[in-house]
Amino acid sequence: MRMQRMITAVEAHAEGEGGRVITGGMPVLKGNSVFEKMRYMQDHHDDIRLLMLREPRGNPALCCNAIVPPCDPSADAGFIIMEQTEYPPMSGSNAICVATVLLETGIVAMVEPVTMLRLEAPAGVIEVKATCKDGKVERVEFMNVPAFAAHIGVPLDVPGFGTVEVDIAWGGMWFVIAEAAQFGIDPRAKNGGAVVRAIEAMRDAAVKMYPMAHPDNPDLAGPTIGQLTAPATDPATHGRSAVSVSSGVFDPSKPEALTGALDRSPCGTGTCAKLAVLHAKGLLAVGEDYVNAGPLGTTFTGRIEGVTKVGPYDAIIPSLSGRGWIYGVSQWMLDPADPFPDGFTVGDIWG
Ligand SMILES: O=C(O)[C@H]1NCC[C@@H]1O
Repeated sequence: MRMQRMITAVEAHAEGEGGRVITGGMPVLKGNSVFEKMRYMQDHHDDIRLLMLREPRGNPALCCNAIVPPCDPSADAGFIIMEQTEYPPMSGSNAICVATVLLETGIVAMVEPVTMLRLEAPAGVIEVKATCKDGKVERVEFMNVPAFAAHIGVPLDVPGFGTVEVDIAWGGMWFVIAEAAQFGIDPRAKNGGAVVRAIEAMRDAAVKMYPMAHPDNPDLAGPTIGQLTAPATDPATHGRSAVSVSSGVFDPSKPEALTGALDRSPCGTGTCAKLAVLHAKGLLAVGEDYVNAGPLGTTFTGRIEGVTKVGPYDAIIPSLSGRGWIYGVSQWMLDPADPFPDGFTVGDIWG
């Protein structure tokens, strides 16, 4: 048996969102930072992202990560995040999956009751605090990259839905955010199809009307992801949200096609972008917790730890915490004769 690729992955999820973590079988990625390694992978090894995320090995709602040697000497490990249509520079659910896998498999030594570690994401080094007990990571908290709102309450014409008011904010990815009530949708798991269609239409309109580039790295363009928010229904939380992660190319002439999948978690970068919007609106102060419930009712807790500036924008320094679980270890293979070296998508679930 000859294998063109043999990849070992630990299967994990953070508050419901799948974040497969590749621990073996990656080619050497060249670069002087994890951001450069990510770009190298994008240019030379994008087949691995497609192989892992598409059928028959993946599904539209899956994310994947590759553990890579860090370049920053202060970091314990590096990781590259892979999603269906992009390589995000940062991701909350994926950072939680990666930290959980690194510690629970012994790649980084676990210290109980608290392990402090530094992970180099493409967006930069993040400080992670993992609360651990009896060999299990019980909670992962990390300081995210600064988040900021670039547009607050601006009008956006969304074909099929009319003009809605949106916010555009960076939380590690570029988000377009709107109140779900404007679309007449309750952002819960059972309404997933309707939520995804509304968000993908909104995101497509937003990227045309409000194209964004990060002031520190114009390569980080967007909005690439969208979020609908709603008031809390559980008194232990402060709000609800649902995020669609794109899995295809939205075609305005076929708005019924599903070209995204709901983030099963409350979305870490989305929660941080929402914190930045709330702070800009004077609704959330430094030091306040914000418990955000996702479509399954699981929560991430965000907090504004401080304020800073990013280019011309007033920004917040957010922390985020949530829980991750390992649910399997897999050995993925690619036979050189397999007709689908990049996996495949089928319109029934991929749009
Ligand atoms: O938690 C997050 O930030 C993410 N979850 C999947 C999409 C985003 O990367």
